[in-house]
Amino acid sequence: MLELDQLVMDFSGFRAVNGCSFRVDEGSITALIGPNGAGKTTLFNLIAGALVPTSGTIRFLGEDVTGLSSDALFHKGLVRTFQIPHEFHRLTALENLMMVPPAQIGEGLFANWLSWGKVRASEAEVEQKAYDTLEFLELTHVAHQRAGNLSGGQKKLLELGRTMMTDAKLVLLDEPAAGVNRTLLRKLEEKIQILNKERGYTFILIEHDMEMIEKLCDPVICMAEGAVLIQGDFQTVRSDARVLEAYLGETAGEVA
Ligand SMILES: Nc1ncnc2c1ncn2[C@@H]1O[C@H](COP(=O)(O)OP(=O)(O)OP(=O)(O)O)[C@@H](O)[C@H]1O
Repeated sequence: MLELDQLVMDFSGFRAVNGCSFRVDEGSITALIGPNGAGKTTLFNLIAGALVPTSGTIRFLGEDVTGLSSDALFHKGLVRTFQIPHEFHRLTALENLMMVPPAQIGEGLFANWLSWGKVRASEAEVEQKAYDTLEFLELTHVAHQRAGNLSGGQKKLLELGRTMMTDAKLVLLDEPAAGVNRTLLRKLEEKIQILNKERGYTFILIEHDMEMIEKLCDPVICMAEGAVLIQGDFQTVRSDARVLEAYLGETAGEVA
Protein backbone atom coordinates (compact mmCIF):
# COMPACT_ATOMS: atom_id res chain seq x y z
CA MET A 1 0.00 0.00 0.00
CA LEU A 2 2.80 2.40 0.93
CA GLU A 3 6.40 2.14 -0.23
CA LEU A 4 9.20 4.42 0.89
CA ASP A 5 12.37 4.24 -1.12
CA GLN A 6 15.59 5.84 0.12
CA LEU A 7 13.87 8.86 1.65
CA VAL A 8 16.17 11.69 2.72
CA MET A 9 15.21 14.90 4.53
CA ASP A 10 17.79 17.61 5.16
CA PHE A 11 17.16 20.67 7.32
CA SER A 12 19.82 23.27 6.45
CA GLY A 13 22.63 20.75 6.49
CA PHE A 14 21.19 18.45 9.18
CA ARG A 15 20.00 15.07 7.88
CA ALA A 16 16.90 14.16 9.92
CA VAL A 17 15.88 11.26 7.66
CA ASN A 18 18.73 9.34 6.14
CA GLY A 19 17.86 6.85 3.40
CA CYS A 20 14.70 5.42 4.90
CA SER A 21 13.09 2.53 3.01
CA PHE A 22 10.24 0.24 3.99
CA ARG A 23 6.81 -0.86 2.83
CA VAL A 24 3.50 -1.02 4.61
CA ASP A 25 1.08 -3.76 3.58
CA GLU A 26 -2.61 -3.12 3.24
CA GLY A 27 -4.49 -4.22 6.36
CA SER A 28 -1.51 -4.00 8.68
CA ILE A 29 -0.95 -1.93 11.81
CA THR A 30 2.68 -0.85 11.73
CA ALA A 31 4.46 0.70 14.71
CA LEU A 32 7.20 3.24 14.21
CA ILE A 33 9.41 3.40 17.29
CA GLY A 34 12.81 4.80 18.10
CA PRO A 35 14.52 7.12 20.58
CA ASN A 36 13.94 10.88 20.65
CA GLY A 37 15.27 12.55 17.53
CA ALA A 38 15.28 9.30 15.50
CA GLY A 39 13.31 11.01 12.73
CA LYS A 40 9.86 9.46 13.26
CA THR A 41 7.88 12.71 13.18
CA THR A 42 9.84 14.00 10.20
CA LEU A 43 9.08 10.75 8.39
CA PHE A 44 5.37 11.14 9.21
CA ASN A 45 5.52 14.69 7.85
CA LEU A 46 7.04 13.37 4.63
CA ILE A 47 4.48 10.58 4.23
CA ALA A 48 1.58 12.95 4.96
CA GLY A 49 2.80 15.61 2.52
CA ALA A 50 3.65 18.25 5.14
CA LEU A 51 7.29 18.16 3.99
CA VAL A 52 8.82 17.51 0.58
CA PRO A 53 11.76 15.07 0.77
CA THR A 54 15.23 16.17 -0.28
CA SER A 55 15.41 12.93 -2.26
CA GLY A 56 13.79 9.51 -2.49
CA THR A 57 10.29 8.42 -3.45
CA ILE A 58 6.97 7.67 -1.79
CA ARG A 59 4.43 5.44 -3.50
CA PHE A 60 0.86 5.14 -2.22
CA LEU A 61 -1.53 2.59 -3.77
CA GLY A 62 0.91 2.08 -6.62
CA GLU A 63 1.18 5.78 -7.49
CA ASP A 64 4.23 8.00 -7.05
CA VAL A 65 2.96 10.64 -4.59
CA THR A 66 6.33 12.17 -3.69
CA GLY A 67 5.91 15.90 -3.04
CA LEU A 68 2.09 15.89 -3.21
CA SER A 69 0.40 18.22 -0.72
CA SER A 70 -1.27 16.86 2.41
CA ASP A 71 -4.57 18.00 0.93
CA ALA A 72 -4.05 15.95 -2.26
CA LEU A 73 -3.04 12.93 -0.16
CA PHE A 74 -6.06 13.38 2.10
CA HIS A 75 -8.31 13.10 -0.96
CA LYS A 76 -6.55 9.85 -1.88
CA GLY A 77 -7.38 8.42 1.56
CA LEU A 78 -4.15 9.10 3.46
CA VAL A 79 -5.00 10.86 6.71
CA ARG A 80 -2.81 11.96 9.57
CA THR A 81 -3.83 12.62 13.17
CA PHE A 82 -1.76 14.53 15.62
CA GLN A 83 -0.01 14.03 18.92
CA ILE A 84 -2.05 16.94 20.22
CA PRO A 85 -5.61 16.50 18.96
CA HIS A 86 -6.68 19.32 16.67
CA GLU A 87 -10.29 19.64 17.70
CA PHE A 88 -12.16 22.94 17.45
CA HIS A 89 -12.50 23.75 21.15
CA ARG A 90 -15.68 25.82 20.95
CA LEU A 91 -17.57 23.44 18.68
CA THR A 92 -19.36 20.39 20.03
CA ALA A 93 -18.05 16.87 19.47
CA LEU A 94 -20.78 16.35 16.86
CA GLU A 95 -19.94 19.59 15.03
CA ASN A 96 -16.25 18.66 15.05
CA LEU A 97 -17.08 15.51 13.10
CA MET A 98 -19.41 17.36 10.75
CA MET A 99 -16.65 19.88 9.98
CA VAL A 100 -14.42 17.22 8.42
CA PRO A 101 -14.54 17.59 4.64
CA PRO A 102 -15.64 14.28 3.12
CA ALA A 103 -12.71 13.21 0.97
CA GLN A 104 -14.87 11.86 -1.81
CA ILE A 105 -17.17 14.87 -2.38
CA GLY A 106 -14.70 17.56 -3.62
CA GLU A 107 -16.15 18.78 -6.90
CA GLY A 108 -19.53 17.42 -5.85
CA LEU A 109 -20.00 20.38 -3.55
CA PHE A 110 -19.45 22.76 -6.45
CA ALA A 111 -21.80 20.78 -8.66
CA ASN A 112 -24.42 21.03 -5.90
CA TRP A 113 -24.04 24.81 -5.63
CA LEU A 114 -27.32 25.54 -7.40
CA SER A 115 -29.19 22.62 -5.95
CA TRP A 116 -29.97 23.33 -2.29
CA GLY A 117 -32.16 20.27 -1.91
CA LYS A 118 -29.18 18.08 -2.63
CA VAL A 119 -26.96 20.07 -0.30
CA ARG A 120 -29.49 19.69 2.51
CA ALA A 121 -29.76 15.95 1.86
CA SER A 122 -25.99 15.72 1.97
CA GLU A 123 -25.89 17.70 5.24
CA ALA A 124 -28.40 15.30 6.78
CA GLU A 125 -26.24 12.37 5.64
CA VAL A 126 -23.16 13.95 7.18
CA GLU A 127 -25.00 14.53 10.45
CA GLN A 128 -26.19 10.92 10.51
CA LYS A 129 -22.66 9.70 9.80
CA ALA A 130 -21.34 11.89 12.63
CA TYR A 131 -23.90 10.41 15.04
CA ASP A 132 -23.02 6.87 13.87
CA THR A 133 -19.34 7.63 14.41
CA LEU A 134 -19.98 8.93 17.94
CA GLU A 135 -21.97 5.80 18.69
CA PHE A 136 -19.16 3.57 17.42
CA LEU A 137 -16.71 5.44 19.65
CA GLU A 138 -19.12 5.33 22.61
CA LEU A 139 -19.13 9.12 22.72
CA THR A 140 -22.84 9.72 22.09
CA HIS A 141 -23.25 11.08 25.63
CA VAL A 142 -20.86 13.95 24.84
CA ALA A 143 -22.22 14.71 21.35
CA HIS A 144 -23.35 18.20 22.37
CA GLN A 145 -20.50 19.05 24.71
CA ARG A 146 -17.80 21.45 23.59
CA ALA A 147 -14.82 19.47 22.36
CA GLY A 148 -12.53 21.66 24.46
CA ASN A 149 -14.16 20.25 27.61
CA LEU A 150 -13.58 16.59 26.72
CA SER A 151 -10.91 14.54 28.49
CA GLY A 152 -7.60 13.83 26.76
CA GLY A 153 -8.72 10.29 25.91
CA GLN A 154 -12.09 11.43 24.59
CA LYS A 155 -10.27 13.95 22.35
CA LYS A 156 -8.12 11.14 20.96
CA LEU A 157 -11.24 9.08 20.24
CA LEU A 158 -12.79 12.11 18.55
CA GLU A 159 -9.65 12.52 16.47
CA LEU A 160 -10.00 8.90 15.37
CA GLY A 161 -13.63 9.66 14.61
CA ARG A 162 -12.55 12.48 12.29
CA THR A 163 -10.69 9.91 10.17
CA MET A 164 -13.90 7.86 10.00
CA MET A 165 -15.74 10.81 8.44
CA THR A 166 -13.35 10.66 5.48
CA ASP A 167 -13.39 6.96 4.57
CA ALA A 168 -9.64 6.90 5.09
CA LYS A 169 -7.51 4.04 3.78
CA LEU A 170 -4.21 4.71 5.52
CA VAL A 171 -4.23 6.51 8.87
CA LEU A 172 -1.10 7.88 10.50
CA LEU A 173 -1.55 8.08 14.27
CA ASP A 174 0.94 10.20 16.14
CA GLU A 175 1.32 8.91 19.71
CA PRO A 176 -2.31 7.89 20.20
CA ALA A 177 -1.64 6.69 23.77
CA ALA A 178 -0.01 9.91 25.01
CA GLY A 179 -1.97 11.47 27.86
CA VAL A 180 -4.79 8.92 27.73
CA ASN A 181 -5.92 7.18 30.93
CA ARG A 182 -5.82 3.37 31.06
CA THR A 183 -9.58 2.84 30.70
CA LEU A 184 -9.89 5.00 27.61
CA LEU A 185 -6.65 3.57 26.26
CA ARG A 186 -8.21 0.09 26.17
CA LYS A 187 -11.20 1.58 24.34
CA LEU A 188 -8.94 3.37 21.86
CA GLU A 189 -7.05 0.12 21.20
CA GLU A 190 -10.30 -1.76 20.70
CA LYS A 191 -11.61 0.85 18.23
CA ILE A 192 -8.35 0.85 16.26
CA GLN A 193 -8.56 -2.94 16.05
CA ILE A 194 -12.17 -2.87 14.82
CA LEU A 195 -11.38 -0.19 12.23
CA ASN A 196 -8.48 -2.33 11.06
CA LYS A 197 -10.17 -5.74 11.01
CA GLU A 198 -13.74 -4.87 10.08
CA ARG A 199 -13.40 -1.67 8.09
CA GLY A 200 -10.10 -2.36 6.37
CA TYR A 201 -8.12 0.62 7.68
CA THR A 202 -4.34 0.35 7.50
CA PHE A 203 -2.52 2.17 10.32
CA ILE A 204 0.97 3.43 11.04
CA LEU A 205 1.50 4.48 14.66
CA ILE A 206 4.29 6.47 16.21
CA GLU A 207 4.10 5.21 19.76
CA HIS A 208 6.13 4.95 22.95
CA ASP A 209 3.61 2.81 24.86
CA MET A 210 5.04 -0.69 24.47
CA GLU A 211 1.90 -2.38 25.83
CA MET A 212 -0.17 -0.81 23.08
CA ILE A 213 2.40 -1.72 20.44
CA GLU A 214 2.57 -5.33 21.60
CA LYS A 215 -1.20 -5.62 21.52
CA LEU A 216 -1.83 -3.96 18.17
CA CYS A 217 1.19 -3.80 15.93
CA ASP A 218 2.90 -6.11 13.48
CA PRO A 219 5.36 -5.23 12.14
CA VAL A 220 7.34 -2.92 14.39
CA ILE A 221 9.91 -0.68 12.72
CA CYS A 222 12.62 0.82 14.87
CA MET A 223 14.34 3.96 13.57
CA ALA A 224 17.59 5.45 14.78
CA GLU A 225 19.48 8.43 13.41
CA GLY A 226 17.05 8.88 10.54
CA ALA A 227 17.21 5.32 9.19
CA VAL A 228 15.49 1.99 9.76
CA LEU A 229 17.47 0.01 12.32
CA ILE A 230 15.34 -3.13 12.29
CA GLN A 231 11.88 -4.30 11.24
CA GLY A 232 10.11 -7.37 12.61
CA ASP A 233 7.51 -8.57 15.07
CA PHE A 234 7.35 -7.02 18.54
CA GLN A 235 9.43 -9.65 20.36
CA THR A 236 12.14 -9.68 17.69
CA VAL A 237 12.51 -5.92 17.71
CA ARG A 238 12.27 -5.49 21.46
CA SER A 239 14.98 -8.03 22.19
CA ASP A 240 17.38 -6.87 19.46
CA ALA A 241 20.67 -5.63 20.91
CA ARG A 242 20.85 -2.72 18.43
CA VAL A 243 17.46 -1.45 19.59
CA LEU A 244 18.49 -1.54 23.24
CA GLU A 245 21.68 0.25 22.32
CA ALA A 246 19.80 2.94 20.37
CA TYR A 247 17.63 3.65 23.42
CA LEU A 248 20.45 3.41 25.96
CA GLY A 249 21.58 7.00 25.65
CA GLU A 250 18.26 8.44 26.71
CA THR A 251 16.41 5.92 28.85
CA ALA A 252 19.09 3.88 30.60
CA GLY A 253 18.09 0.68 28.87
CA GLU A 254 14.31 0.91 28.95
CA VAL A 255 12.71 0.49 25.54
CA ALA A 256 9.70 2.69 26.14
N1 LIG B 1 12.22 21.82 10.98
C1 LIG B 1 13.37 21.32 11.47
N2 LIG B 1 14.52 22.02 11.36
C2 LIG B 1 15.68 21.53 11.84
N3 LIG B 1 15.81 20.33 12.44
C3 LIG B 1 14.69 19.59 12.59
C4 LIG B 1 13.42 20.06 12.12
N4 LIG B 1 12.50 19.09 12.39
C5 LIG B 1 13.17 18.10 13.03
N5 LIG B 1 14.47 18.41 13.15
C6 LIG B 1 15.52 17.58 13.75
O1 LIG B 1 15.46 16.30 13.12
C7 LIG B 1 15.73 15.27 14.06
C8 LIG B 1 14.57 14.27 14.03
O2 LIG B 1 13.46 14.87 14.65
P1 LIG B 1 12.05 14.15 14.74
O3 LIG B 1 11.12 15.09 15.45
O4 LIG B 1 11.64 13.68 13.41
O5 LIG B 1 12.39 12.92 15.68
P2 LIG B 1 11.41 11.95 16.46
O6 LIG B 1 11.93 10.58 16.26
O7 LIG B 1 10.02 12.20 16.06
O8 LIG B 1 11.62 12.38 17.96
P3 LIG B 1 10.58 12.42 19.19
O9 LIG B 1 10.31 11.00 19.58
O10 LIG B 1 11.34 13.16 20.24
O11 LIG B 1 9.36 13.16 18.72
C9 LIG B 1 15.90 15.95 15.42
O12 LIG B 1 17.29 16.07 15.67
C10 LIG B 1 15.25 17.28 15.24
O13 LIG B 1 15.87 18.26 16.04
